[in-house]
Amino acid sequence: MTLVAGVDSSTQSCKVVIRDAETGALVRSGRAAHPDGTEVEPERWWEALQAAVADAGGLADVAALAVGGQQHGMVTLDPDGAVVRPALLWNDTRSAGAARDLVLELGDGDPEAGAAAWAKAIGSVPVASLTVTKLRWLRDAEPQNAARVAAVALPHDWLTWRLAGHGPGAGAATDAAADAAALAALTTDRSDASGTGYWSPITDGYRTDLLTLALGHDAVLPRVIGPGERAGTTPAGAVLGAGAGDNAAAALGMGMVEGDVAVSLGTSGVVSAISATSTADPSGLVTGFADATGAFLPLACTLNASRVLDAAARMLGVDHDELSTLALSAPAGADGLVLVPYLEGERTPNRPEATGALHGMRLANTTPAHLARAAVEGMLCGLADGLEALRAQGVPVRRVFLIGGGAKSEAVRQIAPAVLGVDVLVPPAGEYVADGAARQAAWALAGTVRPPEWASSSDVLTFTAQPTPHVRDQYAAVRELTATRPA
Ligand SMILES: Nc1ncnc2c1ncn2[C@@H]1O[C@H](COP(=O)(O)OP(=O)(O)O)[C@@H](O)[C@H]1O
Ligand SMILES: O=C(CO)[C@@H](O)[C@H](O)COP(=O)(O)O
Repeated sequence: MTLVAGVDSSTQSCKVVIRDAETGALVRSGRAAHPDGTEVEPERWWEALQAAVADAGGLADVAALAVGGQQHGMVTLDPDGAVVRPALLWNDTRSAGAARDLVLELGDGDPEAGAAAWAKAIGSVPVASLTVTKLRWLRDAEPQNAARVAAVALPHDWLTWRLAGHGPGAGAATDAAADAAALAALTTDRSDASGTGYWSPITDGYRTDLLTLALGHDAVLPRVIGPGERAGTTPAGAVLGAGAGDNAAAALGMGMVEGDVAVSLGTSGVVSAISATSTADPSGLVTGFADATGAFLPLACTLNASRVLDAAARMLGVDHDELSTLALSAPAGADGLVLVPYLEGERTPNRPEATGALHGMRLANTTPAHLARAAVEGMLCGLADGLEALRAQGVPVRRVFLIGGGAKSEAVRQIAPAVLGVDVLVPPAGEYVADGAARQAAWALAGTVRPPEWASSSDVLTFTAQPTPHVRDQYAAVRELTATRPA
């Protein structure tokens, strides 16, 4: 049996699956935690990857692997290939002002013209999550660090490069030419490149002018390779697949086709869909990313998903199962109690400086059950807005899948179809991002035009409910009413 491995280096943890290259059958798996925080030393990801691989029984018998990863994280490398400063993650909002500046600059001072120009240039309007804004923040806040930046990579690019034997401890780079060759070996793929803000899925090319606009100077960018191409090999000789952004990898792992929509409840809440055509939404609600097969992955992403449930459980002093039972014991709409879930600020809608809020409190609805219900509904309302924004871009919505850590909650499963207004399909709990990366590794190994066909589970549960538009209406009435984060 030929084995392949897939890695999901996500916000909260690193997960590894090892599968049969031919059938896709799961052979073994492992995981390790990432540190908390929105600024992380990339070396911690590398350590977690080693630990997760060890937990999965090692890679000695694995013929190929690929890495799926959290998108947008800014990994800056100096001319020697050393990390310049800790990476800023997708959910770090300190670059919100930089995002506003970049939009204004492309619009000659007019925010609407700027948003339209960015959407036309790269398919997305920059918000604090996109790498390009983090580079502008670096230029303004840490000019000495910005000046040292010789290359910019994303988490999955950097891990793939490390797996190929580059970076600290590689030992080979003894002169400037060798260092330059090492940086030139960086690779990425369309899906992750499309989240940088300086690569266009519409023209399939880098916009180095936008990189320079943000950072103040040019830098080496990872070579964008095709989804089934090889990025290289590990020192042990295993083939490295291109890797992908986590949402594109999940789509590949689930075998999504046009008309399929994934609602992912990880740290981020993501509504994403496979599309044959690129999108360019000047409102910024939908980012026009690429997928991991050569098509497109329009996506709406919130900063607040499963951790809203974590926070509600913590406030109530219960575990996730009890939170779910409580939520299901309260009526739809929680008798008017509305939780606006902007605990980390928000990205969609673009409210980086907002905080969360509880509205409509009355004696009758201030019970643990009502609070639990309001938390689940508030989180889902943000995603329902995302689904609507996707539809407004002409993206077909035929089947909606619910995945990610938060999808394990029975309350979420039952309430999602009511709030989203569509039936929701829940595939078996699994690591779909890592699965997609594993399928990509098998693809690179096979060298075929299309990825290998792996059987998908028939064990998919369907959740149906009467739509509850009043829940979204009461949410829409108050979602702007939030306090600003303390500076
Ligand atoms: N039964 C459950 N109900 C609700 N949330 C859960 C449950 N199990 C795990 N989670 C949450 O899922 C999240 C992790 O999901 P995951 O998709 O791995 O996130 P990420 O990809 O962002 O690291 C955590 O916040 C965790 O608390
Ligand atoms: O920023 C995005 C998508 O644009 C996020 O989806 C990140 O890619 C992080 O994913 P999780 O760790 O929450 O799964």
